[in-house]
Amino acid sequence: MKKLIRSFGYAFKGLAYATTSQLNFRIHLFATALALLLGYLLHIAAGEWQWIMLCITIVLVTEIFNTMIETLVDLVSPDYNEKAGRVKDMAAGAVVIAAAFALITGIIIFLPKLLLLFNHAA
Ligand SMILES: Nc1ncnc2c1ncn2[C@@H]1O[C@H](COP(=O)(O)OP(=O)(O)OP(=O)(O)O)[C@@H](O)[C@H]1O
Repeated sequence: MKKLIRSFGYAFKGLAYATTSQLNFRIHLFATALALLLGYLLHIAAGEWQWIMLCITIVLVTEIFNTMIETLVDLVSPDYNEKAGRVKDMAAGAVVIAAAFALITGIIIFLPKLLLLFNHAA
């Protein structure tokens, strides 16, 4: 049991490092809070919550993998190396794909509800 608690401690230490060291991770956390707030205020359906939770998970996990890869590349290749640069570029590309998926999903779910709300208010 003690070992399990210690493992969670290390995991939270990793998450805290990602949050404090990476501006992009903090931006994704802000987007997460915004999506959760919008979902709550617009009363989205259970199926829509599942898509939002999937987007949040994919984006945050991809960003953490990107940070991991950057850290590892800096460790094994502190000097300029074309392959090291390519690895970092691909890791960043993965984040862009995840973020685009999340943005499109957010537009599909939230935009019609927001338009309806504004039309009613007008
Ligand atoms: N060792 C290296 N060799 C060659 N190119 C590199 C190397 N390190 C970084 N680069 C290039 O510079 C880009 C930015 O690298 P960097 O490590 O600064 O990433 P970053 O996304 O700016 O990181 P951070 O989020 O920590 O600011 C990489 O995507 C890569 O193209």
